Amino acid sequence: MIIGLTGGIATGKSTVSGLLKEKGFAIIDADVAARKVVEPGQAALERIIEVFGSEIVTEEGTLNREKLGAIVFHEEAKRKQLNAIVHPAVREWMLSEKEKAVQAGSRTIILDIPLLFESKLEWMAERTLLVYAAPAVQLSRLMKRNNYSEPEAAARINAQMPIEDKKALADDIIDNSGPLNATKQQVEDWITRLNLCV
Ligand SMILES: CC(C)(COP(=O)(O)OP(=O)(O)OC[C@H]1O[C@@H](n2cnc3c(N)ncnc32)[C@H](O)[C@@H]1O)[C@@H](O)C(=O)NCCC(=O)NCCS
Ligand SMILES: Nc1ncnc2c1ncn2[C@@H]1O[C@H](COP(=O)(O)OP(=O)(O)OP(=O)(O)O)[C@@H](O)[C@H]1O
Repeated sequence: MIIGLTGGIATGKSTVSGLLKEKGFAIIDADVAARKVVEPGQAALERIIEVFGSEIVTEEGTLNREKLGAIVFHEEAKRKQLNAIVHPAVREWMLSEKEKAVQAGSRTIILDIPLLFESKLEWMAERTLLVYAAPAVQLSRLMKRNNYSEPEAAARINAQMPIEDKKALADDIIDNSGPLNATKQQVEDWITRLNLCV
C-alpha cells in the first residue's frame, strides 16, 4: 500500500511521519528530496543560479535557503519558476526511493509530500492521509518553530492550498490540533483501521 502523507506547512507532517517511522514504516520525504536535488553539482542548483543569480548561493557554493525563501514566498511567479526547476527532480528521486523500498520488501510505503494536492500528485499514492491543524494553531506553531513574524508565517501559509480545502480532498485525516498523545492515538487507530503492515 502506497500512502501519500500530506498537510500544510507546520501542521505536523514530520511529527506524524516520525511516529510512523518509529513503528517501522518506510518513509520517503519530499522535503529531504528537495534538499538533495539542489546540492552542489546537481543540475537543479545550476538552473537556480541561472534564474535567481549567483547571489543565491553562499560562499561555500551551497543554496542560500533563507534568501531564496524570502523571494519565493512573497512572489508567486518566482515560486512557480523554482517549482518548475525542483519538482521534476524531486518526483524522480521519490519514485526511485519508492522502488528501493518495494525491492527491500516494505509492504506499506509512506510518501511524505507537502504539496501533494497543489501539484496534483494523488496518482503517486493509493490513499491520502492529511495531517490537519486548525488554521490558528498552524500559524502559531509556525511562528514559534521558525521564529517568524506573523507576516512571514502568513506568506508561507498563503503559498499553499488552504488546509480546510485539503480536508475535502483527503481520504483520511489526523487532527493534530490537540496534544501529541491525542495525535498518537489517531495514528494507532488509523493503522488498525487500514490493517497496515510494515
Ligand atoms: C524555498 C526554500 C529554499 C526554503 O527553504 P526552507 O529551508 O526555509 O524551507 P523547507 O524546504 O524546510 O520547507 C518547509 C516547508 O515549506 C513549504 N514549502 C516549501 N516549498 C514550497 C513551495 N514551493 N510552495 C509552497 N510551500 C512550500 C512546505 O510545507 C515545506 O514542508 C525551499 O522550501 C525550496 O527549495 N522549495 C522548493 C521545493 C519545494 O517545493 N519543496 C516542498 C516539497 S517538494
Ligand atoms: N500536537 C502537537 N502539539 C504541540 N506542538 C506540536 C504538535 N505537533 C507538532 N507540533 C510542533 O509544531 C511544529 C510543526 O510540526 P512539524 O514540524 O511536525 O510540521 P510539518 O508539517 O512537518 O512542517 P513543514 O511543513 O514545515 O515540514 C513543530 O515545532 C512541532 O514540534
